[in-house]
Amino acid sequence: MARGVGAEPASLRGVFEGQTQGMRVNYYPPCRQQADRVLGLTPHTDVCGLTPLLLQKNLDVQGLQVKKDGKWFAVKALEGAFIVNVGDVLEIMSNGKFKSVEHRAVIHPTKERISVALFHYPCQDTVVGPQPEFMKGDRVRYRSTNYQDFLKRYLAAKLDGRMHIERLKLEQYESDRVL
Ligand SMILES: O=C(O)CCC(=O)C(=O)O
Ligand SMILES: [Fe+2]
Repeated sequence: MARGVGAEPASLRGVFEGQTQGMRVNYYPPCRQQADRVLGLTPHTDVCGLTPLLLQKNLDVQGLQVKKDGKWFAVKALEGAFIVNVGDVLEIMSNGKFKSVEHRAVIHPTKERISVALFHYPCQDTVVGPQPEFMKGDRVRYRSTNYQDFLKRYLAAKLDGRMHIERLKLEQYESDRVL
């Protein structure tokens, strides 16, 4: 991924190689009466670097949705394939070259669904901030925080779309985007 945007892969390897991985198994029971009025998982971004998502069984049950240009899109799970989400840490480290995707899960009226998410976390004492390798002439677009504080803040806030990462953007970036 680093190479794809003209950065040295070692810049990411140094932060993620051999580090903690977390696994979450999500079980979404069917909701027979009001499936279209409830969510399985509130809109959020993942705090980590990358999240491969493995949808174990019942591939036919659609659940994951991602937000793009203000609209929700269903993600079709393919047999034998992972869905890979970029998380907040990677968005910040890449100075916004990769985007942490806002996603949610919806519920099926008659079928259950199980998903398995594997989170790749950075080194515990890392400083979460734009890496020089990804900037090269670009301005700094995010504030830097130490990972422990970054994590504490994420866990203390309720899941709220891209709110966590938007708060770390520097004003300059906001005005750029308006222009
Ligand atoms: O069930 C899904 O497809 C999404 C799971 C997810 O976003 C998560 O566990 O963070
Ligand atoms: Fe997630």
